[in-house]
Amino acid sequence: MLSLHHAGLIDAPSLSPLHGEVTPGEVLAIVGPNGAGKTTLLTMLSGFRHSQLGPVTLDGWSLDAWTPEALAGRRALVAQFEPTGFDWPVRDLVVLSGDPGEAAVAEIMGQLELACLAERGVSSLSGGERQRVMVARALCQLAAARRDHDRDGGLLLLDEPTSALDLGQQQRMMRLLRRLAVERRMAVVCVLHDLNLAATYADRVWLMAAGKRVANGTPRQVLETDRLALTYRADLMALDREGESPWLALRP
Ligand SMILES: Nc1ncnc2c1ncn2[C@@H]1O[C@H](COP(=O)(O)OP(=O)(O)OP(=O)(O)O)[C@@H](O)[C@H]1O
Repeated sequence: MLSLHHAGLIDAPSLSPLHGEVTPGEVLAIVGPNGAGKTTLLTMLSGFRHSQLGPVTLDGWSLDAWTPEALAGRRALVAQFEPTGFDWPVRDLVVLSGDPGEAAVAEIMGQLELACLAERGVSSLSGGERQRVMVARALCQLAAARRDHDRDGGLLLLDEPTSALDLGQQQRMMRLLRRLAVERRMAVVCVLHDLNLAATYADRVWLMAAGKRVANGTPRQVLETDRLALTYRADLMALDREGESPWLALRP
């Protein structure tokens, strides 16, 4: 379990204190306008940036108390822009942060439809293919630790993992993340710009604006059309769905 105890940042970029939890088995979507602080928050949740206010704890321990090796076995981050540094073959890059063994690597590459790209240099890939490689790498990192310690769970943090994906790939990616949350008891935290994806696949949503969390709840509670129109300064049309948050579209 990931817990925030009035965690936040006072330096630029600042983040107002946040309190809350992300539990194993759930998908949390972080949404909000450009510059709202979503990436900054995700970086703090990953431990790459230290909270300057209260602690962020993972499995009861402050992130600052984890060794880098232990933390790498328990949480993985897929950043928005991941420089690869070198033109790695896809198969080599996905096991760079942890190798869970041939069968598990094949399963993960299959889930992300990368098997036929295994020998290709990563610089030759399309944007969407590269994005799937980076998710595969994070999954291999967690799967390697799972194999070594024989336990499920873990924290998977993803910054806009569908931004370069076509419609079908977006659906398969979000379904995979949901399945990992439920079947592997992972806590999945996902920054998303597509509010309809958040409405469809997230259990809970945090809406960020100007470094503050301005709403926290189920998609239906948070993704209210008027609130979103105001927060995003967007002219929105909503298609109501019984018992669900509405589908959103931009007015021409
Ligand atoms: N090192 C820094 N120094 C000062 N300001 C920063 C720094 N890094 C980020 N910021 C600012 O902090 C704010 C939050 O940035 P962040 O990347 O978290 O936003 P975001 O919600 O992820 O935005 P986007 O949707 O555009 O990716 C932005 O206004 C950004 O310009």
